[in-house]
Amino acid sequence: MIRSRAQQIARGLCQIMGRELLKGNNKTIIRPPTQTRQTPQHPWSSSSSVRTISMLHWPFTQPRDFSLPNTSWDSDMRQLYEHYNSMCEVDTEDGGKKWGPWRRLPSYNRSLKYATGGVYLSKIIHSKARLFTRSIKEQGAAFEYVMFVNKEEQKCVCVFQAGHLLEGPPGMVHGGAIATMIDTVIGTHATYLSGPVMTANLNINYCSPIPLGSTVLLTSSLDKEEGRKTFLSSQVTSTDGTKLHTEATGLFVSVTMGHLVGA
Ligand SMILES: CCCCCCCCCC(=O)SCCNC(=O)CCNC(=O)[C@H](O)C(C)(C)COP(=O)(O)OP(=O)(O)OC[C@H]1O[C@@H](n2cnc3c(N)ncnc32)[C@H](O)[C@@H]1OP(=O)(O)O
Repeated sequence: MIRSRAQQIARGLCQIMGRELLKGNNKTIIRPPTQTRQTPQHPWSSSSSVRTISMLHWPFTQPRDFSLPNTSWDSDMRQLYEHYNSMCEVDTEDGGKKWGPWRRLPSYNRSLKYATGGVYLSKIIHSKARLFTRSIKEQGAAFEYVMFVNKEEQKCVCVFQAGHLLEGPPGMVHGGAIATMIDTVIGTHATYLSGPVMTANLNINYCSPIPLGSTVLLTSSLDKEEGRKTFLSSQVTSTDGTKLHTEATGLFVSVTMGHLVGA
């Protein structure tokens, strides 16, 4: 069967995300596969089959999961990571393990490159492209963050430590860097909820500056879904939740895979 480039790319992207492609009436819907394994698995978890399979195709490079702790993380960042990570897997009465309410989302500088079929796709779609927030190699210099989602509560949280390269006003985090993180968190959350989306609208109120080097908590909540539109809101607070730094709302519109990759 001969497939168009857009179809090839769409199919490859779906494999990469470990999801099956279902055709809706007028849009492409992506759903997570049914979980059949005994041990906890998730399409986006770092230990998922997606990564295991990808290693067979790409044996020479271990993709770095940027959402895992590193030595640059301060104690707040580590504590919050441990807090949410401990709710990803919980003990059962018979001494086993089962999924908890939260999932950690792994994060690569180019997921495309490491996934099944992704080596080819990553060459034909801007081979030098890297995810903006994961393009600086020095640990702790810019965007250090980890995201967790709670499917039942339709919530997402992100623990974010802003490095010295993100300066705006002296000693404070740049507003564009804050906007980037909000777009990333609610964009990822919207993708998790609705499949491929693009940001159509983002409104931000900057309430109090974020000190450079500090760790903050970003939250994302689903407000409503209307057809192709997913509305979310977000808050950036101190790690103890007492100080509001930023609040935002965003509209994400569902798009086809072809629209997403410009095919
Ligand atoms: C795992 C992945 C991790 C990703 C994390 C990073 C996330 C980063 C996300 C991004 O930054 S995406 C990049 C920035 N966004 C863009 O470049 C989007 C550019 N705009 C477009 O491509 C199109 O305008 C868009 C896809 C958003 C919509 O075009 P469409 O032709 O598909 O839809 P259409 O214009 O028919 O609008 C669909 C609905 O949305 C509404 N709409 C569209 N744009 C709007 C807008 N700006 N404000 C309010 N409503 C809007 C529109 O009125 C309509 O409402 P109704 O269905 O009720 O009629």
